[in-house]
Amino acid sequence: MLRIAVPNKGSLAEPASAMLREAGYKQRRDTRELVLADPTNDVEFFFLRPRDIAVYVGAGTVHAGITGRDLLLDSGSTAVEHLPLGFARSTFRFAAPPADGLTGVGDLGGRRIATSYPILVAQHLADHGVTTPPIVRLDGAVETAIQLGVADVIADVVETGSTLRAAGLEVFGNPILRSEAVLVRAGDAETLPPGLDVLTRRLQGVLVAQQYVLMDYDVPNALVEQAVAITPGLESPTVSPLHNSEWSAVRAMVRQDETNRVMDALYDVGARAILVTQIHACRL
Ligand SMILES: Nc1ncnc2c1ncn2[C@@H]1O[C@H](COP(=O)(O)OP(=O)(O)OP(=O)(O)O)[C@@H](O)[C@H]1O
Ligand SMILES: O=P(O)(O)OC[C@H]1O[C@H](OP(=O)(O)OP(=O)(O)O)[C@H](O)[C@@H]1O
Ligand SMILES: [Mg+2]
Repeated sequence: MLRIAVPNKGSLAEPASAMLREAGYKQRRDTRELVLADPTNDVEFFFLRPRDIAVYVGAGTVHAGITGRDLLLDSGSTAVEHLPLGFARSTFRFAAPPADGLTGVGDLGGRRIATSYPILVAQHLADHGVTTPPIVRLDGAVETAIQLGVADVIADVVETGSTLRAAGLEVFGNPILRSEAVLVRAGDAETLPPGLDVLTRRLQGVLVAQQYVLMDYDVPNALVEQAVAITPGLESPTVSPLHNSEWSAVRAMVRQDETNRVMDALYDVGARAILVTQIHACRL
């Protein structure tokens, strides 16, 4: 039975469970449930703190888990990223009061840095050959550390930037990391755990269903090649004859965020009756 770790709290918990539910797995109804068996799918879910998930997976206690790329890298675990999941996207960045005029990691020598991700930050500083006083490890609300005098600089998760703005801080330098939720698995396993391939395909199916739409259109036979070049699909688009033998019907998957650009391009080429449908589920 495949053992899967799922975040029990924080910003990863709800979208991770929603994605697993979408992939056809049973998910808990009561947030106090810590273990949930799904015998139909031959899996067992363990609801754990997001920060601990890579530790359990690295130790081999559970076969796979959902966590943040930033948390994985900060865990020091040997677990590895198996599949990016496209939610909880954020950047991990340095920030300081704008008046300090800091421009990049090279300016950080000798400065006190506060963060909830000390391993990630220490690795980044080492990669750039920068030496600082010991990193100040905080649990959260890191943005306040400068005002309260325990640090000169912070390194933290930034999504919209509104928390930083409210604290009067500004990011500087390049992002340390671009993070998102990821499925992790043990890095040192000789063979992949049985059942991980099914979980992976199901999650990929959810991602594709979220990211793609189905596009149908009619096009004169003479223009099929031009139209198909605009909608190459994942493998190859379906082209079927229409009752009017001078026209064909085409069906292809198109990236959701390109829907309108593609419809405009198809119309310009001469396609008509262009229809877009949501995909509910998919197995590539
Ligand atoms: N505002 C945000 N936008 C996107 N991702 C975020 C945001 N805040 C945290 N994350 C991501 O969530 C993961 C951290 O989850 P964790 O549960 O430890 O903290 P949290 O979501 O901030 O919850 P809490 O602070 O309530 O404990 C990381 O992968 C981080 O990148
Ligand atoms: O760029 P933003 O959109 O403002 O989001 C980033 C903030 O969100 C998270 O904080 P959270 O609310 O989880 O509080 P925490 O610092 O206590 O973890 C993160 O730690 C940042 O502080
Ligand atoms: Mg937080």
